[in-house]
Amino acid sequence: MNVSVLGAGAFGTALAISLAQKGKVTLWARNAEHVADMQASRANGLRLPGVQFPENLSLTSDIAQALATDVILLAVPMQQLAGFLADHIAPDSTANLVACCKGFEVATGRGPVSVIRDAAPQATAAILTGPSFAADIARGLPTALTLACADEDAGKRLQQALTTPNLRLYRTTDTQGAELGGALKNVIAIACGVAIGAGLGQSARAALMTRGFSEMTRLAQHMGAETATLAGLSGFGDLVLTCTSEQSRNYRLGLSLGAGDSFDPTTTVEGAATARAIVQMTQTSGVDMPITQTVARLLDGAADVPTSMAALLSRPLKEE
Ligand SMILES: NC(=O)C1=CN([C@@H]2O[C@H](COP(=O)(O)OP(=O)(O)OC[C@H]3O[C@@H](n4cnc5c(N)ncnc54)[C@H](OP(=O)(O)O)[C@@H]3O)[C@@H](O)[C@H]2O)C=CC1
Ligand SMILES: O=C(CO)COP(=O)(O)O
Repeated sequence: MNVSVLGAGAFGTALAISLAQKGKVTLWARNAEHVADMQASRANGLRLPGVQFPENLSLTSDIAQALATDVILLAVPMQQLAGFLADHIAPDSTANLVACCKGFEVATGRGPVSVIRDAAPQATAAILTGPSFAADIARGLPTALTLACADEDAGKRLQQALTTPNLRLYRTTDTQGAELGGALKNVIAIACGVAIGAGLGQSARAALMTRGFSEMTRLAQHMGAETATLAGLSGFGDLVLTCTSEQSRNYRLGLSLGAGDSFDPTTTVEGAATARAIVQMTQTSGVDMPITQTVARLLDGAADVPTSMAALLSRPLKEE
């Protein structure tokens, strides 16, 4: 199967580099000048500096060319996905569309697979998610990911097509669980960054990770996802990575919030919008999401760090 990657950000570029170990890959970017620069330098100096492109990787800003492949990876940020699909994917498309973004839409509360299904109901919709820093993948370092696709046979084909020498893919049909894990772990990572940035220590971070995982699982259960998916690479695996590494932009945003430092607002930080989306989604459901709510309030400037942490610690005592 030949593959294209739409979106030449850090992650799309890293995936294209990894996939090019197996065959020809097309990386599409919207900006023709960016494409020309990447063609000339054989690198993505803007989004993923320091990694040279392999021969099998070709670049284009021609969307028709990029869409003429067996598998299409969608590597644009979550809040841009619906607009991107409306602009470029025909509503009657039967393509294999694999979301590579993590989050929930603020406007609608939909995850990436739901957004794809709504935009192209006859397409095969899947999501690729799990612990994977773009810089690691691009350097050929190994990791394992979850490929979720409701159609089991299509999922098997995609698993084969997207497994590479450094990306080991596991498969599930639980797309909702995979969407939730990848989205929610970013919110918990912001909270963990806040704790470390504010000097609350590593014990506090471990407590937030654990109670955050409990929160993630609770929402997944409520929404009908499989809790086993949350315990896998797309949930627990990515939670561990993102909450413990300064490579994570979500964690770094939290560090800045906790320390009272500024943060570059142009950075892609999916957990910020997702925290707001989840707060809206759970407003009427009664699902208890105290860490997510705290993060949303902090981001909106509705509470400061000491008050937020004190509020979390003084909640009514309960069974674990
Ligand atoms: N970076 C990482 O380590 C990982 C990222 N992800 C996920 O991948 C997704 C993308 O993140 P990442 O690649 O890091 O983000 P970046 O900030 O590196 O890049 C975002 C890219 O999306 C492009 N883009 C934005 N809107 C549009 C649009 N409407 N049409 C076309 N292209 C668009 C931007 O294009 P332009 O350059 O022209 O602005 C840019 O190239 C996120 O959901 C993230 O959670 C998942 C795992 C790891
Ligand atoms: O999702 C990621 C790692 O799996 C990347 O995390 P950040 O978006 O926080 O950098």
